[in-house]
Amino acid sequence: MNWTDLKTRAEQRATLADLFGENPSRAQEYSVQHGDMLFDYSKTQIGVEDRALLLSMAANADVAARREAMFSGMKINETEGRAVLHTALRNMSDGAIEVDGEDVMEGVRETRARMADFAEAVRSGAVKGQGGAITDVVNIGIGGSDLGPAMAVLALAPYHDGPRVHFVSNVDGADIADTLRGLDPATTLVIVASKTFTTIETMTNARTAQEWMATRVTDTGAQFAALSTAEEKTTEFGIAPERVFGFEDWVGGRYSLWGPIGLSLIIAIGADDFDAFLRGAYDMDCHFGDAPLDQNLPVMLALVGVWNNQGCGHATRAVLPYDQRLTRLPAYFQQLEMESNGKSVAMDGSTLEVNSGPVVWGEPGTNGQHAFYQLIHQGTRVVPCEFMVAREGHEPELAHQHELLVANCLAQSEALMVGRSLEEATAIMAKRGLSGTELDRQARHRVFPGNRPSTTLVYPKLTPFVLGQIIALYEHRVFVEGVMLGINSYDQWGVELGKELANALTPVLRGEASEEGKDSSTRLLLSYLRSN
Ligand SMILES: O=P(O)(O)OC[C@H]1O[C@](O)(CO)[C@@H](O)[C@@H]1O
Repeated sequence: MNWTDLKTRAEQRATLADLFGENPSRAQEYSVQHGDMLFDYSKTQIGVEDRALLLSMAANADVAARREAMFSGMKINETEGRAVLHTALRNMSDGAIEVDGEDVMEGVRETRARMADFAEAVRSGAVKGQGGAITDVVNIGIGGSDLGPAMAVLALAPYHDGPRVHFVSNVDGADIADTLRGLDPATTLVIVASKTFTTIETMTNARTAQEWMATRVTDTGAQFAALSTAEEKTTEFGIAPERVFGFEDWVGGRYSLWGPIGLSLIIAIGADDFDAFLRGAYDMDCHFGDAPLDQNLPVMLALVGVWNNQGCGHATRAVLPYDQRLTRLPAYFQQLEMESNGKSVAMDGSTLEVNSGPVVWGEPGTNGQHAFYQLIHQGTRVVPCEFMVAREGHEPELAHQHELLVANCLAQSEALMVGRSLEEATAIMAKRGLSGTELDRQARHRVFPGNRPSTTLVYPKLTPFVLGQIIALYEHRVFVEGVMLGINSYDQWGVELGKELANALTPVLRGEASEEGKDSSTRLLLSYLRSN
């Protein structure tokens, strides 16, 4: 991979002002449209030759062949010996997808239908709790078994016409205590969502929920459902097989929202809207599979990421949806991107030559503007920003607020690019009557360096279909970046050591094991935490 050339080009990158000055059609030439979605990356410092280099790097990394390998069920997750087939969960074609010579689509369609039937039965009141129709659903899960449905239920609030849906993830008892307080065990359905059905946080919370329910419900198993690949463990837990929705190991946790892990979402919005959500993702899959690389939204989003991170050396990127209902999207993308591409070792075991994926963070606009945008505009570090905004909101009576929202979004990317020079700042302060050294001092504080990169994704409206497109767009972006880095985006060994150490520390905290062998800092912290 031509990382040296990329870095050299990035070091010599032109300013945004020059790039726009040289090319009056830059905005058109550096944006990609797919359906009603527009991705504008013209406000990045990518020039003609930079883009050509990035595209050739993607071609040399065999993105097209790897993409085909993923879609067709080859075991591209080599460190775990698994296929990567979250795309099968939303595949709407009639074709077969084979893993180990067997078509997986039959099982996918069957589970999809069972989920829809169960969700509709809960929504209609046909599936009841001991106290009558289900009023509340509590999804207990963590990481990929929580972030996806939690993000999507919030994002699709205007489509929510089922029972209330709550999410418990943290092993901190505060989470489940605050969630269950005020709920009626006799009309609550608890969904235990865990791919492995061993995750300590989820299993601990599930047992707490079981005890809570047993205070009022005789047959607690009838008000529990499970989403897992480990169906035998769900039986041990006491959940009836008809309430267990299984999936296969070729669905990674952070890619699992499209199947059983989406049960709370389908209960919230109904089978038809969930279907539209899957169709949106499928639409993006088809675009990703078919469009030429330079017109391919996920590919170009990935190339912008590679340019900013591995090329220019910007260590973070901010995801800034101007859409309040996407409040949980940055957290969802944190897992998607950082758990997938936060690796130091390539697929073949060699050490990466370049930085792996960036630190991803963010918050919806305009809230972020009144919090951390100061650093984005005037800090010493450059933070590439990924803005997102809908052309239309769901509240026609509040269209004037949507206009304000859009104006703010566009203003931020404009300000980041254009900035404000010392001359301009000086003129502004002089008009306010300042002069001499005080004028100079005050003007300097009001300078905006500008030339800071951002992209903007414009979508028509946050419908289930569009949300599906957006999530799939980012999933494929992660895939392309991972392929270019030569890493396995589908394992997550980096989470294991902490889990092992926590398991060993729990008995120490309970006084059942010795702290011998622990470092002195951990021992000091243990002694403080144990003293009352
Ligand atoms: O669904 P499970 O098996 O409970 O795992 C939850 C999460 O834990 C992780 O394995 C990380 O610890 C994630 O990859 C996963 O989404």
